[in-house]
Formats: sequence, structure tokens, C-alpha cells
Amino acid sequence: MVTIKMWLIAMSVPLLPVITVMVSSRYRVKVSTLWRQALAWTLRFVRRKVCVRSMHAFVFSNCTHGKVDSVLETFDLYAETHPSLCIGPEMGAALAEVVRRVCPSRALELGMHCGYSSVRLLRLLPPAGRLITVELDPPTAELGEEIILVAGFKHSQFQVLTSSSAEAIPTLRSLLEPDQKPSRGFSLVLMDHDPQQYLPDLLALEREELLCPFGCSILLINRKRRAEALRGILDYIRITADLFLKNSFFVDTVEKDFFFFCCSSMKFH
Ligand SMILES: C[S@@+](CC[C@H](N)C(=O)[O-])C[C@H]1O[C@@H](n2cnc3c(N)ncnc32)[C@H](O)[C@@H]1O
Repeated sequence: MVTIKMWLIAMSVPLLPVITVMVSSRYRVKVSTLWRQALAWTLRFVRRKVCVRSMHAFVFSNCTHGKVDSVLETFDLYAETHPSLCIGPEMGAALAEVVRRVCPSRALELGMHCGYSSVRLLRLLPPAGRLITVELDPPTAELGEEIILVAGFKHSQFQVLTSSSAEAIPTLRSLLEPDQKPSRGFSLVLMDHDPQQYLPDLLALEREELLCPFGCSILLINRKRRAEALRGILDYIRITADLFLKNSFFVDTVEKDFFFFCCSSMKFH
């Protein structure tokens, strides 16, 4: 039996190039796509570590400055062959849907990184809209801010705070009301920093009365299926929604390696 198997294998080896050519010509597109995906996966696997500097350098030197779409496409191109923490086009599209619906005049982002999601948010804000984005790591904050400027946005449209979210939140009131006019607070909050901080930060935002009393959408991004880390905040949001909200909605989309939650609340004051 073993001899027959060996003999069959030996006979089929010379046929391999013929089989490969036949398969390639029949499924040319699929085979080349598979090859490209396998190569991209291998490169990402080999490179492993996320490098903000290399991402920034790639985007800075390959995008068309002043063109938002080009900046985002260059980020996505980089992420094809390098590990990246950016939310990416799939999650970006889900984010865009929410931003279009909410049309926030004041948005807050916790966890700016290299500015990818900030650019995605900024491109959809109304003309008078403003984004405040928080990043813990100073060199990352600097690189991210430069990318936002490269995309064509001005400092009148956004502000980067280089600190932890916990330190930044108590300072936000004065930034929201630079001209002493009472502000309605944030109508959109994107949390993509440290899942352990999601609940304490939401509670701090409530305590400081920084969420718009007419409704605030909160987007929580969870990576690597760490649902446990989100349990606290999700329980809190569910209970709050059940107890207080008439017009609440709760979207729960589960995708490959992220969860995307959105809740709209009228309660926060
Ligand atoms: C997953 S990345 C954000 C990716 C970004 N949203 C994007 O799509 O381009 C998380 C970022 O949050 C920052 N970060 C982590 N903990 C933080 C905290 N407590 N406060 C502020 N930023 C924090 C990290 O330095 C990192 O740059």
C-alpha cells in the first residue's frame, strides 16, 4: 500500500507545473488575489510590531497633501503590509454612518494614535464642527497632529491634547467654551484608547456634564475580541438605557476582530 502511494506521488510530481498552469489560467484572478493576500499577511506577520514613525513617514511621503481621501487611502495601503492599530476602512465606514446620522458639532476622540480615525471624523463634521482628540503618548500625538494638518484640516477645526484621558477630561469644559458661551457638550464620543478606561471615562464625562443633554452617541471600539474588558461599560449602558431612555437605540455589530457599539442617550444630565 505504502509503495503504491509513493509511486503515485512520484508520478504526480512531474505533473505539478501542468496542474499549476491549468489552475492558474482557470482561476487566474482568484489565484493572484490569494497570492497577494498571502504575501501581505506574511509581511504583516514578519513585521509584527506597530511602528507609528514608519506609518507616519509612509503616509507623509506617499499621500497627496491636502487631499483627505488620499491620506486615508495611503494609511490603508500601509496597513496591507504592516501591522496597524488604525480602525481601517471597514470600521471607518461604520463610523462614517454614525457621524452622518449624528452630525455632531462637538466630537471627542480618546486615543488619537497617528490621526487616522481623527481624519475620518473631521472629514464628516459640519462646517462649524470641532474635534478634540486625546493621545497619551507625546511623540505619537505630535505625529498624529501633523497627519491631520497634512490632510488639510486647520487648528480652528481640531485640538490635540497630549495626556491621559483621565487627566484630559476635567480640562475639557474650558476648551469647549473658550468664548464663555455655554456649550451643549459633546454629541459624539469615540473611545479607542484603553478599554479598562472606557467606563471610568464615561462616568467622568457625565460627572463633568460634558455630554450633550439632547443626545450623545458613544462609540466604543474593542480589539482582539477582549469582550471581557468591555463588560463593565456595556452593562452600565444597558442598565442606563433600560432605566432612563425613551428614545435610545443600541447597535451592536460584531465584525472580525472588533466590536462596534453605539448608544444614543438623552439621559446624561
Ligand atoms: C488603538 S490606538 C487608536 C487608533 C486610532 N483610533 C485610529 O484608528 O487611528 C490607541 C491609542 O490610544 C492611546 N492611549 C492608550 N491609553 C490611553 C489613555 N488612557 N488616554 C489617552 N490615550 C491613550 C495609545 O497611545 C494609542 O495611540
